[in-house]
Amino acid sequence: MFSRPTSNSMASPKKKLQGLVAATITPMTENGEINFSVIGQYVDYLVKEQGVKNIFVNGTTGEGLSLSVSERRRVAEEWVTKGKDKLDQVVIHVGALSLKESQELAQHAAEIGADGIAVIAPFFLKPWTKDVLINFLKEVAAAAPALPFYYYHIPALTGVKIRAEELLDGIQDKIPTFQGLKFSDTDLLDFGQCVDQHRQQQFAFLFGVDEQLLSALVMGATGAVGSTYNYLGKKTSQMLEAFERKDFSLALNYQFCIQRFINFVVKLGFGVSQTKAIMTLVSGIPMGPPRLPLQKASREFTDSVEAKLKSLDFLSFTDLKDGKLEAGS
Ligand SMILES: CC(=O)N[C@@H]([C@@H](O)[C@H](O)[C@H](O)CO)[C@@H](O)CC(=O)C(=O)O
Repeated sequence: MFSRPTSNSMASPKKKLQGLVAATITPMTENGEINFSVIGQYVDYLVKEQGVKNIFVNGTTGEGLSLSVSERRRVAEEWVTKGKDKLDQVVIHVGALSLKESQELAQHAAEIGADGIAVIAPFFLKPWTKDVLINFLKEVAAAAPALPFYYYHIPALTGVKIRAEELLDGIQDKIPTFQGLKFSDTDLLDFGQCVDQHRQQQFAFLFGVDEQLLSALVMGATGAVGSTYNYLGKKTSQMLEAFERKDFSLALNYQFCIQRFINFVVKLGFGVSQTKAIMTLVSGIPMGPPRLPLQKASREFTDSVEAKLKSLDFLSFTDLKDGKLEAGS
């Protein structure tokens, strides 16, 4: 079952997590059970069709907090097993309301040979100060002392508004395995200051608002974790490449094209359920419905997106001519 050897050594920075990281969907059957049978095919799709070799499992997109602990363990195992020799890094989100559950999942991630763990702030009984949040994160990180640890900042969903900049101040003294930040928020002042104040430390700064990634690259993002990289991975990579080449005008054109699609779905009502529907349409792999309390994407949504995808020749950027942005597509 477990595919990679475990290690008892302290976390070593090894390969830095960078570039695109797909926040994986948890495929489900029509009756709400996890559909493990398509995960192997999903890995191949990400690698071959989207060029994405890093994944973030059991996060928001993966409905991690809607799964039981035993399901989360099995999902993590399946991704690690199926990703062996194909994926570069598999990071498991192990955040939970219960510290014990989070520690169990962290330890399990280490046992199965995952490449890192990430944790959100607990969001029912909440930590109200930086020190309390750090103490919680530290206890989880200590359960997997050989794994790189990432803090997953998503204040709009957790309701924990402690600024990331504040949290990062002195974090490695408390959490020696701290390796980076997954920043799913639009506050670029906070994000920029995280980068600015930790330039020497080689942290990974992973941005999580896909439609604004270019702005975060300017601010110093070293990578990105997001739902759209499941089906827009290749296109977003083109934006990253243009940015690397300092062709900012082309990079902006790519970002605008990506925004047009995201804006289209946002106007229809966009979230995890709709991500499942889009991914099913684009990849042909059945992602199934979400689990309650989420509702399946409507037929109207799926039909509109299908028509849009056809008109775009699925985001082939045919509307991007000679590096110029054409309006209205
Ligand atoms: C709130 C939310 O789901 N944000 C997404 C984005 O990728 C988002 O879907 C995208 O920017 C479109 O708005 C990611 O940050 C979530 C994520 O990385 C995860 O699933 O853990």
